[in-house]
Amino acid sequence: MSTPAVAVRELQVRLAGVPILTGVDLTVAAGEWVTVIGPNGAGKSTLLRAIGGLLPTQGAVALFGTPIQELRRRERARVVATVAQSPVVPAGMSVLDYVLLGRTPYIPPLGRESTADLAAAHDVLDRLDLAGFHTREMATLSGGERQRVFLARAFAQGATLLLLDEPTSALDIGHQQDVLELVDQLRHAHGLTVVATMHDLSIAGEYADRMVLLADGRVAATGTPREVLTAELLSRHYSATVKVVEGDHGPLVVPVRPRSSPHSRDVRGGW
Ligand SMILES: Nc1ncnc2c1ncn2[C@@H]1O[C@H](COP(=O)(O)OP(=O)(O)OP(=O)(O)O)[C@@H](O)[C@H]1O
Repeated sequence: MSTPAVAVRELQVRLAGVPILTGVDLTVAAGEWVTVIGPNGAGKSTLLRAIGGLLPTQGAVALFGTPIQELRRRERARVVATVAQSPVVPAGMSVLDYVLLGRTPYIPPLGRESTADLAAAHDVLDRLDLAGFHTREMATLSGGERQRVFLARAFAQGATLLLLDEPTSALDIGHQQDVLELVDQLRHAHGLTVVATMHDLSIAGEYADRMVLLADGRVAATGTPREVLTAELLSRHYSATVKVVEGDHGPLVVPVRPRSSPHSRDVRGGW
C-alpha cells in the first residue's frame, strides 16, 4: 500500500487537563476525501487541529509518511492548508492581502510576493466568485463572502492536504455546491487529499469517499457514507430522529419531527 496522506495512531489530546480525544486511529489515503462528522463537542475541530500540527498531542500523527513534529513550519505549510471555523483576521486587512498570506511559504524571508503569487491569488478569487472583492476590507464582507475568502487563502497555499473545518457552514446552497464542487475538481486535477468536518450530513455523504463518526472524543464508526449514515447510528450518537433515504449520490439524511417530543407535553403552565 502506498504511503497514506494522513496516519493517526492512538491519538490522545487533553485540553485544560480534560481528555478531548482518546485512542483515535485514522488513515487517509492520498487523494481521498474523508469527512468527520459527530455531534457538537465530539472533538472534530480538535482532530483537524491535531492533524495540522496545531496542538500538543500524544500518539502519532504523520503526513505523507513524515511525523508532523519533524516538518518545519514553512515545509508544513506547503503540505497542509487548514481552514479553521473562525480564523483570526488582522485588523484592516484587504481580501487580496489576506489571500496572499497563503503564499507566505513561497515568499523568501524579508521578500515580497512575486507576480506568480499575485496571479495565484487572483486566480483563486476568480474561481470562488470573488473577482470584484480584492480591494475590500475583510471586516466589510458578509459571513458567506468571508468564508469563501478563507477557502481562497487555503487554495492559494497550494498544499496537497486540505483540512476544512465546516467549510460551507455560512454559505447558501448555491455557494455550498460551488465550493464543494471546486474542492472536488481541485482534488481530482491536483491529487489533493481532503479531510473535512461538516454538520450537513446529506451534503457530507455526497462528497466523501469515507466518513468517520466521532462521539465523545472516540471513533464511533467509520466506513462509506452508506455504512455510517444509518438512522440507527445517527439516532444513537446525535439523539436525533432522522429518516435516511437513497439519493442519486448516496444516502440523504432527513430530520423528522419526533412523534412524542419532550416539548409536546402540556406547556400551559408557561416557563
Ligand atoms: N482550549 C480548550 N480548553 C478546554 N476545552 C476545550 C478547548 N477547546 C475545545 N475544548 C472542548 O473540547 C471539546 C471538543 O471541541 P471541538 O471544538 O473539537 O468539538 P467539535 O466536534 O468540533 O464541536 P462543534 O460541532 O460544536 O464545532 C468541547 O467540549 C470543547 O468545549
